[in-house]
Amino acid sequence: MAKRDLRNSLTAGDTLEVVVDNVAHGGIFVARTEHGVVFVPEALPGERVRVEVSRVQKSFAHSELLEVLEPSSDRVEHFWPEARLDRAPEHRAGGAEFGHIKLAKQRELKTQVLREAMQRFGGVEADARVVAAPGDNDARGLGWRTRVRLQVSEAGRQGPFAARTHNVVPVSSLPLAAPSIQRDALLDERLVGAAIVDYVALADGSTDIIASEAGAEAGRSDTIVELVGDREFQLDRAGFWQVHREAPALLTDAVRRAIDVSLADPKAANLDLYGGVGLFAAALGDLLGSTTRVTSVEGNEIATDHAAENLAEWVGAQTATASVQQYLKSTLERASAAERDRFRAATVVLDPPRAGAGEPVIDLLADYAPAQLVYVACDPVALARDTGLLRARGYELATLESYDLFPHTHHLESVAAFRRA
Ligand SMILES: C[S@@+](CC[C@H](N)C(=O)[O-])C[C@H]1O[C@@H](n2cnc3c(N)ncnc32)[C@H](O)[C@@H]1O
Repeated sequence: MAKRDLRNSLTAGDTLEVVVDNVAHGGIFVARTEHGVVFVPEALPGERVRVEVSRVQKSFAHSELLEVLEPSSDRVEHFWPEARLDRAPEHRAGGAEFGHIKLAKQRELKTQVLREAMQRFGGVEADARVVAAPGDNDARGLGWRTRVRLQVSEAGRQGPFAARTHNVVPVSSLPLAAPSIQRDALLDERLVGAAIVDYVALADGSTDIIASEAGAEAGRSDTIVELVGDREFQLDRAGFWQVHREAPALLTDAVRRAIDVSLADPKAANLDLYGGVGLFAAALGDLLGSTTRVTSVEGNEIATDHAAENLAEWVGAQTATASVQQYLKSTLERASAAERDRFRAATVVLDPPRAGAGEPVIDLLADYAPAQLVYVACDPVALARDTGLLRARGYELATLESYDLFPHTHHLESVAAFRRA
């Protein structure tokens, strides 16, 4: 039977009463209606809600939530007053799209999204469960963000965008932010002329405040130091660092656990891809000893400069400023037979951005043919797609752990281990 075209029966601006069926990837929910699939934000499965259609395409429509008519027992009042439903959708603060859901239910929904993605795109039945980071349950999922980026309105007021808009919503509190940011943020000040302001919770308990104009290039700036256990990592104050206060230590442990030490060889051509300032190269080095050979590959030159310092204690550690794809391609092209043996014995950690590694990089990795890969992923669908590609190239998923490192949002972080089948 031909599928119905939603454009024949729905128009932007229509209001509908719908029953929400399920969660989808991206922090949105699905209602199957007489017209077809309607995506609904800020809802929960089982709820009857009133929505306004915002965009109609052939096979689905998007909507904004106006009113909850029959709430789920997992619904709570949003912890952030500026994100509550008593405001019009375009004036609700974005960035905490699961804040209306009990914390335990948020993790259940994330687990479901992860498992469904792994089954659909990765072809594997994963039994991983998204678990809380230490301290988050006691803190009700608040106070974890060590980095907060706010937009600045023309009038100089600060806040996040409302979801799906470029409308700045001024806020009077930042409940997800680390306590030092909550204490130091200049939310009452007018920052006229700035386009964004970044708040960074520093390890010494102070807050770095970086206001930038529109289109400003993030050049080299001051160096800051982060601590993971008693190890120091230096980085640029505006550079990438894992956002949840527990994430660097938790992911370091998870990466170490994911590595099968019986397959790891300190003398192999080990890699830390998308390496940032060398967090996971250090995890590998800690596990395999002071002579570990590992190359941290990162596209940002400022980060690789810091990585070189951070990895100085390992005589076999190197850094390369390059795109991962380019690095793998050129390394494979000029490899001798002996080097190819060191590739095959390697342990490769990769931590790509949200879009995942993607087919060209997975193909090159399969040619590199390391003994094992540890994939740190912030997007379950990208991980699942790359899982499918790796399985097609002879790797099997050995372990999968998943963490709720972004409470009150739909995001989650996973650490997957793949071994050559
Ligand atoms: C999710 S971060 C991980 C950084 C590091 N592993 C950590 O945990 O601190 C991804 C990193 O990949 C870098 N990156 C993004 N695309 C890249 C590419 N195509 N080639 C090399 N590096 C890339 C970014 O600059 C960023 O530092």
